[in-house]
Amino acid sequence: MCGIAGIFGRTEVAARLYDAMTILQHRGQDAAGMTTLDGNRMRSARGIGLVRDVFSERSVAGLTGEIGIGHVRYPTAGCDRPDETQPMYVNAPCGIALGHNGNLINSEELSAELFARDRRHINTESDSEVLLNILAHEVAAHGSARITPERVFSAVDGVHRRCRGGYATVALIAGVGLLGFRDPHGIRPIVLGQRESRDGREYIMASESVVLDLLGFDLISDLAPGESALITLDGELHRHVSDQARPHTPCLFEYVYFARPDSMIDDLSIYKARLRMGEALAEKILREWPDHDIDAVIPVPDTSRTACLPLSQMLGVKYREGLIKNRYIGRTFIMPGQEERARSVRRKLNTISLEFRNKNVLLVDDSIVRGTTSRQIIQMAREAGARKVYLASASPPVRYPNVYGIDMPAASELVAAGRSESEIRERIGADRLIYQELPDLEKAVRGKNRRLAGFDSSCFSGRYVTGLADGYLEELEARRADAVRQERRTGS
Ligand SMILES: O=P(O)(O)OC[C@H]1O[C@H](OP(=O)(O)OP(=O)(O)O)[C@H](O)[C@@H]1O
Ligand SMILES: NC(=O)CC[C@H](N)C(=O)O
Ligand SMILES: [Mg+2]
Repeated sequence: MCGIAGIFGRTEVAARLYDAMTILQHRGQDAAGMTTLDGNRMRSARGIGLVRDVFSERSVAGLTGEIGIGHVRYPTAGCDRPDETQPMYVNAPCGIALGHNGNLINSEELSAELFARDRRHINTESDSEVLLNILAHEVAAHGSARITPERVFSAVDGVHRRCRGGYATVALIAGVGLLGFRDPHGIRPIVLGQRESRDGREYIMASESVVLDLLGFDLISDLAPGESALITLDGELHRHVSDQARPHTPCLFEYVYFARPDSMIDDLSIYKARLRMGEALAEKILREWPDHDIDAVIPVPDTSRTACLPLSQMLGVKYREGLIKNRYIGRTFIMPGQEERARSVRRKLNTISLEFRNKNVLLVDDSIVRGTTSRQIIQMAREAGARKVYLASASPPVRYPNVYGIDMPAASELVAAGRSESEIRERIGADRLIYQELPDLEKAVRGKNRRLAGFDSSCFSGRYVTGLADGYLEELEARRADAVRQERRTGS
């Protein structure tokens, strides 16, 4: 997952974009970048690492201009090389810089098409470079005179016609303004906000609403599926919904794991969704295991904490902080290689043994993906003296790859793929394993919302809202499985 933000300001924006990127750091830890527009000049700084490592005070000061975009990256295509960091830039038909969250599922075909038909050269394996070039080609193709908002919107409609997958993007167009757009299914999130300043109205677009809260902007709305918003250089906001828009199905995994609990996505509070996930899971435990012998309920920090508290209350069992997290180690799931992920869990989490000694504990996590975390914490719980170690997951078994911007490309790496719950339990070493049911999860996330058509829950259900070309998943696995990437890195 990546994080994106764009600000149309009335004063310099680089420092605020830096803050926005830091607020979105949980969405991508591999690389960060910013591009600003100062008159007709685009200024850019990008690099590998966390926001605080990539930028210095000096480099931020060099990003002059009152309009800009920023990106934090967690790759789902290509690799972690500096030339694949974002925002990316093209100079024809005018300067365009773009930051992308998501993943295209037809980027190979598009790349070939761009070369053969549109005479555009793609230099990396990044699908975001493909997306940017399709946008640039469509802007060029829709008239030759001045680039009006109508022309930009026709170009984005062209993007929706050609690109398939999940995408939320922010872009700077030289001489035009700040553009944001969302894929036709609304899979990836993006919100639009505004604030009144002494010098006039300012606008922001960002992956999550928490950025608006912290930078002092008011939420206008999420972008709808297939919607674009353009703030032209004269400060006017223009909005347009493409005729390519489809029923709205946002990514369910955002609510389970990715987004911060203090964000709202598509009018749904992530925090409340997670509280309800905990309640639903407690109901299932009470239904299927009324005579349970759990002595303590322990969250796996950080993300599962919100769901864990109501779960313990409903079970009537003590909530205990038995696992302590080192706050200086990032999220392990979004680390690039399996070796690093496995090493990090142990460095990141430690037990408070008195919470485990001679007790039957229920560990609660938001999700079990590769099983890296669960295997290790169950072992740690045993070493700390637990009598029985049970595990509950606030989401169902992750059995299928994600192809819309979350880097789980290979079914073979998912601990639940092709396995029954008892086989998974055995594999991770738990005494009992309880998973949330998918309909319960969807109900918990949706709350009272009747507007959403549903969710992209493909990693749980294997149903992909865009449809997939035959052989796509096999080809993706062959290209992006951990072992394949590791081989490429070491050149062996
Ligand atoms: O089965 P796995 O492959 O281990 O993946 C699932 C785990 O990864 C995530 O935690 P992460 O450490 O990334 O972040 P968190 O601190 O926000 O929970 C998630 O919350 C689970 O704990
Ligand atoms: N996680 C994401 O949103 C990734 C964006 C893009 N596909 C990249 O690999 O850079
Ligand atoms: Mg976790």
